[in-house]
Amino acid sequence: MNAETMSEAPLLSVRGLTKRYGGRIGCAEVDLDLWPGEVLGIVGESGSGKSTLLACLAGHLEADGGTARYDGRDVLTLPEPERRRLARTDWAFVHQHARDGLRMNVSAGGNVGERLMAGGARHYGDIRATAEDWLARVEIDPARIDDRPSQFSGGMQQRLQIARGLVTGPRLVLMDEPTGGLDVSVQARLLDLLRGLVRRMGLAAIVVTHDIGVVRLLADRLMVMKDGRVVEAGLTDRVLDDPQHGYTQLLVSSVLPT
Ligand SMILES: Nc1ncnc2c1ncn2[C@@H]1O[C@H](COP(=O)(O)OP(=O)(O)OP(=O)(O)O)[C@@H](O)[C@H]1O
Repeated sequence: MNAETMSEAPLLSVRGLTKRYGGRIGCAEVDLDLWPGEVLGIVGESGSGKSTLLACLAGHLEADGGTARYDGRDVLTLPEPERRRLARTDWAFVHQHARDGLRMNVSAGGNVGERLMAGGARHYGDIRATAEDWLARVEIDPARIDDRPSQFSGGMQQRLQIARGLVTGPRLVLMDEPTGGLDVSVQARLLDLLRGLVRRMGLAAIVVTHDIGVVRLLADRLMVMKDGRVVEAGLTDRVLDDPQHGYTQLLVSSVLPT
């Protein structure tokens, strides 16, 4: 990120975000700022509150308190139609399990094309051409445009989910364990692809993961969570190479269960 980018206002500004499950804390008093074109990694062991935080931002869960300002509006209190419009146009969500982000009984081309149609595209030829282009961009043979995701491998399904999310040119992508559950070699390829797309498209992204390797490759900045709270934050290299908090030190040395 250069000095010019830093001087812009944050794209997303979160203050005091809190979510409880009955008496249990999901996440508490989380503050974060995300600048345009920046990738923020959120790491922590299982149960640290990463997914809860992301789900509140995405509107999948209702937060109990706090604000999340995007384009001058608090997305935590957006009326449902506006929230849906945002999710269709400006934001994308990449689920850990591709089947949660895809329509499994619709063709690959349909999965990508229906996002375009939801954004107002109407011309069949253009939609199909764009879908083919996006399949190629995520390294799926465009000849498979009429196949269903259920005929794809796990890695291909995840790449299709990414194409579906990015085809509308969002400004912000929320990713929950995007490489989770995939073989190591498949993960590496997916990470390379994601890194290339994020950089080329200048996307801002929040990546939740328990995998330090993922954030080392993708994230400009890191936030470390424990028991629902942020315990350390900073530039990725600084946090990983010179962790200040004892918990981060354990996490980086992979002593903690993930
Ligand atoms: N639906 C739920 N009902 C009750 N408690 C929940 C629920 N979902 C999460 N929690 C609790 O909230 C806390 C944070 O969980 P969360 O899933 O956000 O953590 P996480 O870091 O994303 O972990 P994981 O990587 O395992 O998903 C944990 O104590 C968890 O037990």
